[in-house]
Amino acid sequence: MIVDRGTFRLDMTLTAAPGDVLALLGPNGAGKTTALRALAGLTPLTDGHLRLDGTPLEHTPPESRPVGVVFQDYLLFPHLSALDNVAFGPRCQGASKADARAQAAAWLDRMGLADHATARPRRLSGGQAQRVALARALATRPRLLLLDEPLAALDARTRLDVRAQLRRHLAEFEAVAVLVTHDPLDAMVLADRLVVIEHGRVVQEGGPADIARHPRTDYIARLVGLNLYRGQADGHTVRLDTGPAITTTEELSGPAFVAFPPSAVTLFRDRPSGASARNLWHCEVVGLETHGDQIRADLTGELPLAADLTTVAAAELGLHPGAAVWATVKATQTHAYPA
Ligand SMILES: Nc1ncnc2c1ncn2[C@@H]1O[C@H](COP(=O)(O)OP(=O)(O)OP(=O)(O)O)[C@@H](O)[C@H]1O
Repeated sequence: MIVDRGTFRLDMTLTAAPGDVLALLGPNGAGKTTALRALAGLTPLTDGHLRLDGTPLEHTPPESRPVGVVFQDYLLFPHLSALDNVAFGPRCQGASKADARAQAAAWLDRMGLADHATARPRRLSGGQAQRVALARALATRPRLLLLDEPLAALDARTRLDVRAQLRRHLAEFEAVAVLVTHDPLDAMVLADRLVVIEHGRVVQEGGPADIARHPRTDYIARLVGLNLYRGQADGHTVRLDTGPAITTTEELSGPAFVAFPPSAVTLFRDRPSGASARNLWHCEVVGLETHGDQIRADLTGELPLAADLTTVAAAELGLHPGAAVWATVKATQTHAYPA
C-alpha cells in the first residue's frame, strides 16, 4: 500500500496469515500510525490494495470493515457502562439487545472484569479500561485486530499484568492482529513477527529472535537488541523450556519470561576461573555484525544469545565464526516477569 500524508509517503507491503500477530516497530514519524489508519480505513490509500480473507477492503468504509481497533487511550464511550461499551459492537452488527449484553458479559468475564460490568469508564483503572477496550474490539469478532500502543498509557506494574493478559488473548485470537509499539519488549513478547519501518519503508521483518541476532540497521540493533526466553520460574531461577536455567534477581513462580540486553553479556575465550557456574554458558560464535562502534555476536550452544562488545574487545578475544566462547550475564542484569 502507498499512503501520502503531506510530504510523507508510506510505501509498504504487509502480509499475514490467520493467527499471526505482527508488531510494527519504528522510530517517531516512521509511519506506524499511518499504516494502522490505512488498514482501519481512517486514512485513504494513495495507491495499492488491501485484501482481507481474499476480499478487497480499500473501498469499504471504516465502519463496515471487519476490523477492531484498540487505542492507547482506550476511547471508551464515557456515558456507557463497561458492559454497554462492549455490547455496542454486537448490537451494531444486528444482535438483539439481550444477546449483545450476554455476549458482552461473557467477554468481560473472560477479561476478569465481571465485577465491573456496570462501572462507567471514569471509575475504571487504566488497566481495567484497556481490558474493556480489548473486549469491545474482540466482541465484534474482527478478522483484523489493530492495536495502537495499547500498553503505553499504563504504569509499569499494570503494564506487566495487561501485557500478560493481552498475550493470552492474542495467542487465542484466530484472525490477524497488528500491533504498533515503541517498546521492543512488548513487540517481542506479544508478536510472532516484527516489521520494522523507517522513513515509511520496511527495513526488516522476521521473528523476534532472528531480528535481535541479525539487525540490519543501527536503529534496529539498538532497539530490538534483547535476549528473550520463556520458561518456568521457581524462586530466583527460570528453567527454560529449551535449554538451561537462568538465575534472576526477581523471585517468581510459574510460567515466566527472562530478558537481558546483548550489552549485559560478557564473553571469555577460556572458562573464567573462580566464576560461579550461574549464568555461565559454553557457546559458539555463529556470526558477527558491526553496528557503529559495537559488534553484535550471534552465539549458539547451551544458550542461543546475542552479545554486544566493542570492536577492540572483539579483536582482543579473536572472535570469528566458529570460535568457542564462554558467555556470562549477571543476575542483576536480567529481568524476569510472568508470562
Ligand atoms: N494529518 C497529517 N498530515 C500530514 N502529515 C502527517 C499527518 N499525520 C502524520 N503526518 C506525517 O506522517 C509521518 C508519519 O507519521 P506517523 O504518525 O504515521 O508515524 P509513527 O511511526 O506512528 O510515529 P510515532 O511513533 O511518533 O507515533 C510523519 O512525518 C508525520 O509528520
